[in-house]
Amino acid sequence: MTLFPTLASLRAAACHPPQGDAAAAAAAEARQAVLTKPPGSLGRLEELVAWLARWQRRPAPRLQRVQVLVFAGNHGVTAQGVSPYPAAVTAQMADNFAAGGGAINALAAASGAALRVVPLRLDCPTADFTTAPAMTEAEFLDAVQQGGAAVPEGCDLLCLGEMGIGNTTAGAALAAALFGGTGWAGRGTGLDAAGVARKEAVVRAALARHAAALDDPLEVARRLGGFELAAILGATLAARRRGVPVLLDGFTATAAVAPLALLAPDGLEHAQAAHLSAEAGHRRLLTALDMTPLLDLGLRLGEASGAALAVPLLRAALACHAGMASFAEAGVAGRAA
Ligand SMILES: Cc1cc2ncn([C@H]3O[C@H](COP(=O)(O)O)[C@@H](O)[C@H]3O)c2cc1C
Ligand SMILES: O=C(O)c1cccnc1
Repeated sequence: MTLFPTLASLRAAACHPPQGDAAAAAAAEARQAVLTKPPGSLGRLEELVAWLARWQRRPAPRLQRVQVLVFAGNHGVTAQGVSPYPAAVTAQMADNFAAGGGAINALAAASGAALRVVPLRLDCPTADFTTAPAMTEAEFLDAVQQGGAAVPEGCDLLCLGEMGIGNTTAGAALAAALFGGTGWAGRGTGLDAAGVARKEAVVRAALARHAAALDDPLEVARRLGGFELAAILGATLAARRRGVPVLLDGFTATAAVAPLALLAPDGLEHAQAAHLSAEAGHRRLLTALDMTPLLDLGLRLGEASGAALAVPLLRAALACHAGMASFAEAGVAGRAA
C-alpha cells in the first residue's frame, strides 16, 4: 500500500500526527507511584516507561519485538570531497552487514533486536545538492514510502539508523537550512580541520543554491537530504501511525527527522534521542529539538549503533515497572508524612 502517494498527502500526515494514549501513560505512572521506592527515584527510567505506554498505547508496555532498521543510500555530494572515504564503501558496508560483520550486527544481537538493512538504489546516488535538488519529488516520495513500508507490523520499538558515505554533509545541510546559523559541519568519519572547512563551504553553497525553497521543511528534506534520510523520515511517520515508539541514532538520523518537528510541534514526541553523538552539531541539533539524549558515549558511527545501545536501558526500565513489588505487597511502610 502506498502510504503517501503525493507530497500533499505526506505533508498532511506530517502536519497532523496521531496522538498517543494519555490514559495508558497515566496508568503506567500510577503504578510507578506504588512501587517500593521513593516517588521519582528511578528518574528518567520512570519517564521512559510512561513514554512507551503512551506511544504503544498500552498501560503495561512490552519490548518483545524490537526492530533495528538501517537504511543505506549514496550521495552525489561526495563529488565535492566531503568524506575521507570513497562512496563505494556504502555498498561494501551493506554487504558487510548482510554477512554479519558490522558493529550494528553485534550491537543489535547484544540488545536482543532484529536487524534489517534496507539498501536504497545504491547504484544510483542522489544529485549533488550544490548544483541541483538531491532528489526529484518522485524519488523523494519513493524513499519515504520504502521507509514507511519497512516498519513491521506488531513491532514494539524501532531503532533507526543510516549508512551512506557523505551523509553527515547532508545532515549538516539539513540542520543549517532548518535551524539557521553556521558551523553545522563536523568531522564525520574523520575529516581534518581543512576538510571540515571545505564541508562547511559545501553546506553554504548548497544553502545559497536552494535559498528560495528553504522555508518548507519537506522541500529541505528533498533538496538537501538523501534516500536513506528520507526513508528514516518515512519510517518515523509510519511508526507514529502504528503505535511504535522510536529510538533515533546520531546526528544524521536526527537531522533526517527534524523536518517532522517543524511541520508539527509534537511531531517527534514518539521518538527519543538514544545518544549524543561526538559529531559536532548533534548537541546543538538536539537542543533545537528540545530532546535530551539517553546516552553519551562518544560514539560517532551511525548505523543505528547508539539506538541499539539504548535498548537495554529501556528493557531495564520495564523490568522495574513490571517486576517490582508494591509497598502493600512487600509490607514496606510508605512515607511518614
Ligand atoms: C567503514 C565505515 C563504516 C561506517 N558505518 C557507518 N558509517 C558512517 O559514516 C558515514 C558518514 O560519514 P561521512 O559523512 O564522513 O562520510 C555514514 O555512512 C555513516 O553511517 C561508516 C563509515 C565508514 C567509512
Ligand atoms: O552521529 C552520526 O550520525 C554520525 C557521526 C559520524 C559518522 N556517521 C554518523
